[in-house]
Amino acid sequence: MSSLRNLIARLFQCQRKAYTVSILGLDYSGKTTLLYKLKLGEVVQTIPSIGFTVEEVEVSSAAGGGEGLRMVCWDMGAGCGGFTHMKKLISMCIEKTNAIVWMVDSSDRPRLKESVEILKEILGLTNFVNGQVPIVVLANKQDIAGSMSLDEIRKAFAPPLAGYTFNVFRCSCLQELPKSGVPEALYWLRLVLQLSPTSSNVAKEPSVPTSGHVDLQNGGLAEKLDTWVTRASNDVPADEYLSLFEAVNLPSWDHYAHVRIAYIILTKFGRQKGKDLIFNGIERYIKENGQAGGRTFHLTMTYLWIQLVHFGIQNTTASLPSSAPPSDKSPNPLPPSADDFARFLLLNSYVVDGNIWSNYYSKDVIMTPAAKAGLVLPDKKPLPSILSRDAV
Ligand SMILES: Nc1nc2c(ncn2[C@@H]2O[C@H](COP(=O)(O)OP(=O)(O)OP(=O)(O)O)[C@@H](O)[C@H]2O)c(=O)[nH]1
Ligand SMILES: [Mg+2]
Repeated sequence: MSSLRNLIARLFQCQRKAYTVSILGLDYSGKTTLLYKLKLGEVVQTIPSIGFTVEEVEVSSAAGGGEGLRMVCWDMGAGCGGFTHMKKLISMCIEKTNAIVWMVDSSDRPRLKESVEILKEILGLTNFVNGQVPIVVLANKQDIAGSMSLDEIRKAFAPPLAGYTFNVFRCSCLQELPKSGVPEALYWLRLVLQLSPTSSNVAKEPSVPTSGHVDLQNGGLAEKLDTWVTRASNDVPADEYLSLFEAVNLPSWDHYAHVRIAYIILTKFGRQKGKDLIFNGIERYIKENGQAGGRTFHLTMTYLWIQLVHFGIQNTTASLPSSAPPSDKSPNPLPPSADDFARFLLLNSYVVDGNIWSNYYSKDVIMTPAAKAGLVLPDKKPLPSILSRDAV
């Protein structure tokens, strides 16, 4: 096995300077389709892969002069024998990877548990220190009716990925690349890789668009996330921000401020006490502050954001079920601190979307005096929650 390990190390060393991204997942989840979508920009007819396919892909940022992402992608198929014989080999191959893309067939609910288990086992066989390797879970085949929601997939993966920087993205490899969800996922990955301590190992050469070119800036949310992460990294510390909020004196009163305040209060005081502090604090802020620009307090909207931010915090800290024996590889991580806001954003990038309420409520329900004055339940779908861990 050691000569194989050397061979793998040599192969990785021989690659041009680039991030190495391993595309993994159960058979039929769409790994090879993704790889060739990135490489050629089109859907290719695939057959079940046996062994590995390696392709170099350029993902560049067209707008805003941002830096691109050059990736050497390893598509690792488990072949006809399934993962039983491949797990050890795959875990060795990914020892030097910079990131993992884990493909999930969102239309295959019966195999979700298997997908979670296999990822957990593969990670357990690696030497990764928790959090060292970012993981993108691509909820693929979202075009198929009745596919699992992102919330369902996020909940399933949160426990085994506790301590890892991971995020779940919607994806449909059959769509045109800009609409496939892949650019948003890779945009997030690029941000995380650039922030990670290992990123200095990768030479940053100017990217050259190729046939596999992807516009990372596609979709305003990716740009927004970039702006928010930069703002959060340069912002005043949590305690100072909270004092400014209490003094009704924040530099600006916008969606970012609402989310950051909710995050700071929920991480500092927990949900039970925190939700009252947020309700009362925001209501007072709006009454006393000129920046509110005629806006009035909206109870249902505030509740929705408390729920979404709390869900994000829970996902970030999700630990092993109490029945599971503690493992050296996945020690229960500490909950995020009030000052971990930039990391929280990277893990829960959906919070930058100020219109996310429309996934849960129709306009006719949320834009009513009743929803403003009191709590009205969503009419489209329930709000996400990790019930077993919810305090309320
Ligand atoms: N509807 C739908 N089908 C998809 C999507 N992505 C891939 N497929 C189809 O799913 C099937 C399996 O895709 P592959 O890319 O071969 O899957 P794989 O993960 O490489 O499978 P193995 O090589 O067996 O491990 C193919 O028929 C693809 O066309 C998608 O987003 N939507
Ligand atoms: Mg394949």
